[in-house]
Amino acid sequence: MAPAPIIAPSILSADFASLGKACSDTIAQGADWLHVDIMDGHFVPNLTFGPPVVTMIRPHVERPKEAFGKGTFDCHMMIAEPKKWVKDFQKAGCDLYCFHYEAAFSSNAESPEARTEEITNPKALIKYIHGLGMRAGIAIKPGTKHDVLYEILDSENKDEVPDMVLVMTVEPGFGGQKFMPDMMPKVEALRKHYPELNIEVDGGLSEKTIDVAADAGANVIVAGSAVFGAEDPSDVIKKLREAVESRR
Ligand SMILES: O=C(CO)[C@@H](O)[C@H](O)COP(=O)(O)O
Repeated sequence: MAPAPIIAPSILSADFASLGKACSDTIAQGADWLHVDIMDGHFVPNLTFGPPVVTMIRPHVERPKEAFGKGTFDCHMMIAEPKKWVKDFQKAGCDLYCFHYEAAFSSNAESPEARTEEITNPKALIKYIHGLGMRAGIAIKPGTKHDVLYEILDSENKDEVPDMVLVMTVEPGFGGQKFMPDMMPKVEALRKHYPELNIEVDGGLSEKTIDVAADAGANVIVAGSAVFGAEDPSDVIKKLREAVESRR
């Protein structure tokens, strides 16, 4: 059986002037996780926030009682140096550190930590994240093929295997963009190979696009503007969940 639906509103579309309350309200409205968009102005052409803000919002949402449980902070690291920030986000209250495949190789600027830990590729980074007690996710941009992930997902060392794959359904950087249905073959192929894998989709998800994503096999649904812009966010969250549940 495919994994359970997980609805993760993207706080990029929340009211930043009262972010803590927006986070707790969304969880009370039925969200499972919060999708926390971290952007550095380099990997993507936009800036959001860093560990201090995550530290400030963490007390507004109870920590999950089990892995992937309600209240998980799913930090989507749209940053050029993901290995540099793992410890800071762990201290700030991140539960799931999801970095981009495209940013995880040693050609990126090195941090002193990366040199000592020899974090020069995605598998080493996953192992490092797991070693700090977090779950690890790996994201791919629309231009990256899904099959680059097979070698990582098939690793014999369980410490090097990601707990989630994120297939971007827009170019990362901004909320409110149009869903890219041509990303669905990636989701279908991953679901076929890995029936139990958490597969997240992010960008342009709403009541209008969820059926296509759920049919393809996505179970972790990020939705920003569709949830935070809704008159009744709990109804949207419910409908997104039902769409995924009905395909299990
Ligand atoms: O990572 C990103 C954008 O880069 C997303 O998480 C968006 O914030 C999703 O917003 P909507 O497309 O659902 O409005």
